[in-house]
Amino acid sequence: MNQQMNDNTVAFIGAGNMARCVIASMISAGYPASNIIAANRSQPKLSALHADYAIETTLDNVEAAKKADVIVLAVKPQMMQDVCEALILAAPEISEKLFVTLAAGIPVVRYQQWLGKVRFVRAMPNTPSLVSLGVTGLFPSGCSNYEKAFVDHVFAGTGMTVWLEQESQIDHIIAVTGSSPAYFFFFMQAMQQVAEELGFAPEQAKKMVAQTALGAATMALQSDHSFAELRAQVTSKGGTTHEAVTTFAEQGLEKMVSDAMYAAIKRAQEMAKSL
Ligand SMILES: NC(=O)C1=CN([C@@H]2O[C@H](COP(=O)(O)OP(=O)(O)OC[C@H]3O[C@@H](n4cnc5c(N)ncnc54)[C@H](OP(=O)(O)O)[C@@H]3O)[C@@H](O)[C@H]2O)C=CC1
Ligand SMILES: O=C(O)[C@@H]1CCC=N1
Repeated sequence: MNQQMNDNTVAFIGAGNMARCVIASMISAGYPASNIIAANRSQPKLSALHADYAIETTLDNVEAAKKADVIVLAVKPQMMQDVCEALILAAPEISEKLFVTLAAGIPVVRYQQWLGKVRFVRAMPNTPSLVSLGVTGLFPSGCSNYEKAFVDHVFAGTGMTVWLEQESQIDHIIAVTGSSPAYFFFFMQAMQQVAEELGFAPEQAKKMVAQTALGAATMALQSDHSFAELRAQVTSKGGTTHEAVTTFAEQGLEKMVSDAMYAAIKRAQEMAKSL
């Protein structure tokens, strides 16, 4: 790898939602577009990425992998074995490069069966990386300190990086940050529905709910108070919030959240056994 970090070429194999989010975050953090390549099995997403970020694109995974210093595997878990085996068959020399995978539910040991004993980082970003407000969990396997620093540099633009000491923690961070944007979107969707029932126009309802979520998250990040204390600040004795929050508690919000997060972890563990 090049000693100037931004001189390294990063190739994304698979150019879907998550690849776009990470590419967007790299570009907005100043990574040169000329050193990013995206490969995809079909053209439309490549054309959109080229139009939006002026990166190089190709329909040929092998071409992208050969040009790269770092190969980011960004296909769905179910496609991963075929993609890895096809790459290494066509270009065995790429096993010397650093690999990063975004996939949930595939342990390092499985990649080693498909690719050989490559140097590896498992990354678990989330979609708010698109606006540089994401969180990325990172687990290294066999890479140098410089390679870890490089991967940190690449994912720093997603918002926040968290290095994990054990691979099992990747499944945990999936539940906490990888999948969780969807929990918040679900909650906001439910709130928007009620706002519309109450007569607010859909666009206005969406904006009001999202602005409130942004305000609450920003307050939490800027404050030393716990979530419980911030909640107490809204909750006047005998007032409206108390009624709403009591309804959530009586209907089992905390258990529901806990069950959902453990279900995500269980699914990641099942995938690890089946893929
Ligand atoms: N979405 C998320 O929030 C997160 C996803 N991840 C992980 O990221 C990975 C990608 O997920 P996501 O981006 O959501 O999925 P997408 O379906 O949006 O993207 C997958 C992309 O891979 C392409 N693809 C499929 N097969 C091949 C192939 N053989 N060669 C080249 N490209 C191929 C697809 O092409 P086509 O356009 O033709 O379908 C598609 O563009 C997954 O492994 C997932 O676990 C990790 C964290 C969060
Ligand atoms: O749903 C999934 O499996 C992927 C991993 C985390 C977010 N999306």
